[in-house]
Amino acid sequence: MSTSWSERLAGGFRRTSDKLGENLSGLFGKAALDADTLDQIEEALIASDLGPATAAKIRERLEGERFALGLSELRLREIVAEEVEKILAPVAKPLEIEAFPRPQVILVIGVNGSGKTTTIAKLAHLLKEQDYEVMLVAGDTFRAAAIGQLKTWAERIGVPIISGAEGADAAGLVFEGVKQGTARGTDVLIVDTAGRLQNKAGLMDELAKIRRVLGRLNPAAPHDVVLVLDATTGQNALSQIDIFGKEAGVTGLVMTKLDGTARGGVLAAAAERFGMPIHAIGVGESIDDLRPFDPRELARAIAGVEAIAVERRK
Ligand SMILES: Nc1nc2c(ncn2[C@@H]2O[C@H](COP(=O)(O)OP(=O)(O)OP(=O)(O)O)[C@@H](O)[C@H]2O)c(=O)[nH]1
Repeated sequence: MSTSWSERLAGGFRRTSDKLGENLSGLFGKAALDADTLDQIEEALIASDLGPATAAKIRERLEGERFALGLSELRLREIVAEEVEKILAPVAKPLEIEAFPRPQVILVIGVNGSGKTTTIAKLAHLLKEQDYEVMLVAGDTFRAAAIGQLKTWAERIGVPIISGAEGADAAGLVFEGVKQGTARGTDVLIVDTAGRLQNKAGLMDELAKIRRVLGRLNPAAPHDVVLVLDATTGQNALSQIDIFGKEAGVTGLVMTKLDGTARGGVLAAAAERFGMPIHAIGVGESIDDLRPFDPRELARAIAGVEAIAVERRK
């Protein structure tokens, strides 16, 4: 990956890494890393959304290393990056298109405003660029605006879409999607679903119905259930994994809006607490802004290693 992308990523995570710096300020360069200072560092890491287990591991590392000349900011950030990378590496898992018979059915779930529609568009675009035949299903039929938005994206990207009127039966649209997809040789069917959190039971019923219909056509479908999370909501994103993870049978995550938020550390907390695969991250509003989940790059961006190094070169 090009340097410019690394720099862009560092820029996107600037607020996250700045917050880490703020939380840690005053703790660098101390001659002795006594228990008090270590406590403060650990607290600062937790306040930066990194998650308690990651913070404890970093503390352990610091205890184990000798800092005769005091701990420099860069060194501390490097250690943070190394430990965050260890937490992120096991959950990095790209979405793989491998289902036979086709189409592979990807259900996309997430609360309103999480970036679900945009993520579907970005994913469809990415897969199309890889020469997959993609079709969308506008299964969020509770809001006419959601249907219209997805149709606009489909047109822009140049992929077919199955949609109905507001209030149409989502499971029926999914059925139609699989039928048409099978006939046309579609590789991937991406299904938007309703995102109303205030009515969890209704949402679960809807998903269960979609599953039943899919199961009749292909027992392996849905092949993926992707939960889209808005990183800017921090701890709230974590509780959504908690709520939806098991009940909705989530198989992987996409974290959006990681550009310009100070809550980027939440990626590490999610990985640490749930160990659920993370497929990709959203780093902007345009169609190209879905990036694969690269643990090393992300860990360095979260810790602000690149940002500090660039500053030093100035
Ligand atoms: N900065 C930034 N904005 C994003 C990203 N992903 C989505 N957005 C924006 O977030 C807003 C909500 O995104 P949608 O895709 O409409 O979200 P949704 O979850 O489908 O929400 P509803 O349309 O309300 O159901 C839009 O303004 C998007 O442009 C991202 O990665 N970064």
